[in-house]
Amino acid sequence: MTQQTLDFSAASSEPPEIESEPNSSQAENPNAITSEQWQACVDEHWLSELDVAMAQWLVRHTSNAPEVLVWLTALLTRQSGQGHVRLELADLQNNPARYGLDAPVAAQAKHCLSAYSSDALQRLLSLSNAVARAVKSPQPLVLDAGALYWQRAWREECDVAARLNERLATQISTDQVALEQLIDSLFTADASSQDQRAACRLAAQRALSVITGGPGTGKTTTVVRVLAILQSLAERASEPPLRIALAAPTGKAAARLSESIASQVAQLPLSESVIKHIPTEVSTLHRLLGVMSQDNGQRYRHHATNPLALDVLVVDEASMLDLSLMAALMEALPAQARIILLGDKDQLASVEAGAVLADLCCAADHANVCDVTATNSTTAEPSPAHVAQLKQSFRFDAQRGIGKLAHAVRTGAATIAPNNDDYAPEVRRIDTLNTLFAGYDDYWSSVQTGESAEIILKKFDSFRLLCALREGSHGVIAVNQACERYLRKAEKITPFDKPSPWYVGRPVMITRNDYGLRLMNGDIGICLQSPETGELRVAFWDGSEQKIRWLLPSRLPSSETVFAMTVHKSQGSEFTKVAVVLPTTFSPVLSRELIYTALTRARNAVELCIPNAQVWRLAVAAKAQRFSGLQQRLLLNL
Ligand SMILES: Nc1ncnc2c1ncn2[C@@H]1O[C@H](COP(=O)(O)OP(=O)(O)OP(=O)(O)O)[C@@H](O)[C@H]1O
Repeated sequence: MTQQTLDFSAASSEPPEIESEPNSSQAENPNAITSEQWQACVDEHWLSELDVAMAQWLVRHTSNAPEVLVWLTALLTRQSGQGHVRLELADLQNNPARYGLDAPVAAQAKHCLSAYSSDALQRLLSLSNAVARAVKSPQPLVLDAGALYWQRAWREECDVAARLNERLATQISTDQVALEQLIDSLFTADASSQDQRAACRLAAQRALSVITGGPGTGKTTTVVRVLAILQSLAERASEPPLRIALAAPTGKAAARLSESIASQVAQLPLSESVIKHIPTEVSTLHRLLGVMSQDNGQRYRHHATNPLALDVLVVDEASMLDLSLMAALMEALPAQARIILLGDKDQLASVEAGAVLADLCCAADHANVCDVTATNSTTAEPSPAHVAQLKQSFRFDAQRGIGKLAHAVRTGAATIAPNNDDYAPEVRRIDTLNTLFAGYDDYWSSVQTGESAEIILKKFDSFRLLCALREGSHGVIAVNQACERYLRKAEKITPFDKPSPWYVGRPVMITRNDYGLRLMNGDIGICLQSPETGELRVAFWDGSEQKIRWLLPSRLPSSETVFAMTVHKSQGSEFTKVAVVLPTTFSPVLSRELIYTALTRARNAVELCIPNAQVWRLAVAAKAQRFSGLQQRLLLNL
């Protein structure tokens, strides 16, 4: 077999073209799926071109691949594209609709699959020379615990689980008296900080800990104190200062943490010598790992044989950690280094496959090991071994407005579309898109009065339109176009150069990493007249240099207008006000996690555009599910 050269992750590569020529396997196999059938699956939006191409690739590289394996390969690729790590065969057979198998174009696949019992399917797969049985091998697919994986995803899952399990089993011996003294000196004595104190105890004594909580529950407050305690304990023991790194999955999240950590460190009642060893610079995980190239098999400078020189790693916004990135991170982290994950387990998972934070939290919930108690606590419940949950938000009042609605959505209780009385005045319902666009009025007045790029970028962050979907009348593409039409009509947009899409005030989001230009997917810039030449340039805030960078529009890697962005892309960002736009019909992309994430991007106000109340109801009722075996692999050790 020659498939070792291919990237089996299936999620990241450009789709190869669908083949139209029959190949030898198809010629031998009377059940072969024709290129017309494949094309119909793509045309009817059941499968993507990548799903089909991977199935065809398997046929080409496997002698006598049975038809059912070919369909399973397409479905596994489809699952990877939707963020799942594996295809669970029993679920596929019990819930065919979840996999789109009820669509007329999927009839042949459904018929083919229904010919097998779950056991028969597993027996057949284990006989195929393309499928390994839970072992590392060059075969492209792996069958493990009744689920089919791409080999690479399976290896990553096993490696991550093994490395996490090693740390879960590691308690770090700590001077308890000194620990309690330090906690007392860094936290107030009142009840509001009890669960933060418990989280501190946990993180100080564990090689792996998770501090989870909604917005404003004090995750940063707590972790700053954890780092202060760890450095103080090292100083008291006359040990060298710990080498600590702070990182986040996106540049935006890294910039936010940098800002809040710097202000918190400055307030700590600690000696200069301890304070100077608490870092305030936060890097992106990709920068920390040192991305070496842009090809799909992303290679990092740091790995098992060139590990990061660290004693402690803090990762913020850990809900955005996908399995592949976590695998790279755990491989590059020295075995004795601690890892502290901060995040909100109720938020959407990463765009790529896997949900590491949710799996870690669910494993802890199931294990229900209670070895951390918050003494004199009125708010904290016993936390499972490696997870500390912060419940009280210091930003939102849980009884009203955004806090009340976010809680209702998170628990699935917001079953009716909110009306003005329930959550007003922070949350308002708006019926027409045009009313929402007024949210950019303040931004446009700064653009029109020619304020500095720095102020304009800040004003742009005070409001954002968040759409659930990209496509459709209420998706990102259409809403951006509608917003531009509205602004043209109001004569706010004045084209600089008629045939060009660039105009003064056009906000753009970078959609592909460009390491040469130091621009990352998700970075936002604004097209303005350069103060020096008067020509159009795109202004980006450079966090490391603390100044504006001006780039020629033609030099940018691919980018798109960003008055509206998807909720997925907004993860890790925060705005003074957001407008959440739902589609007119339900889509499986919608879930309570998506709505919760959208609502909690807002600091002060939310506007909801819900053209169809049924869509809101279905979305809040739907709980996002990611198929992965990580939770079970962790549970084995808890
Ligand atoms: N125990 C406390 N008592 C009073 N105020 C607190 C307490 N803990 C945190 N705060 C305040 O609440 C605000 C939010 O805290 P912090 O930034 O640590 O939360 P977070 O969970 O990291 O928020 P984010 O949603 O930005 O991730 C800050 O202003 C902080 O000073």
